[in-house]
Amino acid sequence: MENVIELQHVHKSFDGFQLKDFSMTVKKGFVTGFIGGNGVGKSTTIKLIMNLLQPDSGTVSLFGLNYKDHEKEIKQRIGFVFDENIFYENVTLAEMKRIIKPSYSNWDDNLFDYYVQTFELPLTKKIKTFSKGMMMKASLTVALSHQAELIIMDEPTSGLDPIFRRELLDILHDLMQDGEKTIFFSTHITTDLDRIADYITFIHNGEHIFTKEFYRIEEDYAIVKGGMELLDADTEREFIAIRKSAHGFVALTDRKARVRTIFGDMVLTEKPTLEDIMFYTKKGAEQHV
Ligand SMILES: Nc1ncnc2c1ncn2[C@@H]1O[C@H](COP(=O)(O)OP(=O)(O)OP(=O)(O)O)[C@@H](O)[C@H]1O
Repeated sequence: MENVIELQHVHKSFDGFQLKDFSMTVKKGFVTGFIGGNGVGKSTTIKLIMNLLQPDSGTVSLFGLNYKDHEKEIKQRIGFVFDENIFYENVTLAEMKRIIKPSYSNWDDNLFDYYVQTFELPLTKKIKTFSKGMMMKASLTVALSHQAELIIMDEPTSGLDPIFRRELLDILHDLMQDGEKTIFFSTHITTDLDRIADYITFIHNGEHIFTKEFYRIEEDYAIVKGGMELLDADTEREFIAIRKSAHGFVALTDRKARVRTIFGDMVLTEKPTLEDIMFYTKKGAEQHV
């Protein structure tokens, strides 16, 4: 399967934050959701993928090409979508099109008109008057009009109302039908991923925790509930993190088979949500420092 994005052993340091030996791939033709808590490095990773930041070491390649030799070609093939205004504020969308169009060899006016109509965007209103949702749609319209093969979005659904969020996810779902496009987007809202994500990439504290097919996550992890008498220094090692209370413990494991062998029917196991996995992974990292 072709990788559209490939990061290999990427390091990037800021004062107080490090992206550490970060390797990941994004597969062509799928939607990959990029999840992690606040300040764990999602935007930094996206900026590295967009060449808005350069790694201290390691490599970033898109479509199998590096930015050093192929920046122009790569940029033609990517659409970067986000809700902040990346356009000139004092122009209309029609004027914006005239400014942007010459930069893209694949620009298609028919597609632009189609999405302006579909998204009900005003062509003659100044962009500075656009709402967050309209800005997102305008940004997506530009990406689709230059026939971007890879659409990268940083928190596209944050700050959007539930109806528009759902509409946006439907639009993205429709875009994926020809199998040629790839979407990579970061989000805090894990329930959005249920609707469209094929793969999930999870980052925590600047480290790549996993990239997995969505359905595999439920298979690989389990929430385990049981009485406190079952825990000791040995059994606790089977868990990523444990929440203890007077009534018993709740824990996350990625060693389902071992937990079954050790505890048998003495514990209850449940399928975890993505939020469970994020919560317990953060807790586990804190418990093990
Ligand atoms: N240019 C920069 N200079 C210094 N520190 C930076 C810079 N950019 C990001 N950081 C720091 O790197 C860390 C990771 O930031 P990043 O924006 O990548 O996180 P994030 O996962 O996108 O967070 P959020 O979900 O809250 O937006 C933060 O501690 C941030 O303060």
